Amino acid sequence: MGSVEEIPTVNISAWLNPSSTEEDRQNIVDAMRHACTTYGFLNLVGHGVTLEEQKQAMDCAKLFFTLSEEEKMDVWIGKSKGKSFRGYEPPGIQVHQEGLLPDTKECFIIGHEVPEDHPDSGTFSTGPNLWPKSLPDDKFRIPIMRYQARMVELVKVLLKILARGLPKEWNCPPDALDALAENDPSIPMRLLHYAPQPVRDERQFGVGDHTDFGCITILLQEMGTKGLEVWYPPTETWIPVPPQENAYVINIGDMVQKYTGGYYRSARHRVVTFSEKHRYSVPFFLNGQLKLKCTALDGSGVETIVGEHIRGRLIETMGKTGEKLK
Ligand SMILES: O=C(O)CCC(=O)C(=O)O
Ligand SMILES: [Fe+2]
Repeated sequence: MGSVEEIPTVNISAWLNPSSTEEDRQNIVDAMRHACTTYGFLNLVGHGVTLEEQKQAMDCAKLFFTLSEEEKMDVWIGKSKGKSFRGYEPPGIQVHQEGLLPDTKECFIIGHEVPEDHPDSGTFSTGPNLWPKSLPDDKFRIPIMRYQARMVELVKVLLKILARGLPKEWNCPPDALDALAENDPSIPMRLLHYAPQPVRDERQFGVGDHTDFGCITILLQEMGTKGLEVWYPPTETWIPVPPQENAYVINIGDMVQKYTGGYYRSARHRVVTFSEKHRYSVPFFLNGQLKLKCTALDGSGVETIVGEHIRGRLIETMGKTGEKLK
């Protein structure tokens, strides 16, 4: 097999158009199935999210990282309630593989807004968000929450398309994957900043080689940057995934891989830090409904509780910061 230069692009505009034919819809299902079984990665176009909405999210990321060290530490993840796991994660915390240095990335995590007095508040990935005092609501909190809601809508569409792409012999109904996004699922969104890394060290990455822990990731990358790469086993090469105008990178996470008995691939990927330039990105993660027990749809009987898998992976990779999750 020759080397692969890029991941596939899937256009879902016909899926979102009520007057499309069945054939148009089936073509989208087939394209998505091919991308997710072969690569676990794709560029998504025709998704309906406007450039203005994308820009607002990226602007929020850039705005957050104009804050001083003190302002960022005021919303430090260690201050979030119990195991709710949100707020600011400084650079140099997460380690994905033995032998790698901690990621250079710094990030701000925004989850589903759960009130302080909710009975589940403080359980894993559940609780109130931390909001920086110096950022006005209309410039930060409101647009970010609006964008997150938009991502929830989009991810529900992707679950429908993926469900229809499952093997016929499994006899799955069209709503087979819907439960992952029901009952206030865990939906952390990360505003990410990668500082320049002028000196190359082969153990150092923006984000080291990893798979995403949840169900589906919808990633917005800043145009004009580079660094994201996905591992492609057939050729044993890293395929660059550069940002494309008006396209999202979609990738399958561990939970969908587990739920589908490995049919859809949770692909390894990493961010090679750009040497001179800052890089911003905004991934939205559908972690899933935390209490849901997923029995693999391939009939193998393997069971995974969504929240337990994700919490475990964070404890393994987050060092001291992850201890609060135990
Ligand atoms: O910033 C990126 O482009 C990807 C980040 C990533 O892979 C992650 O946060 O899981
Ligand atoms: Fe990732």
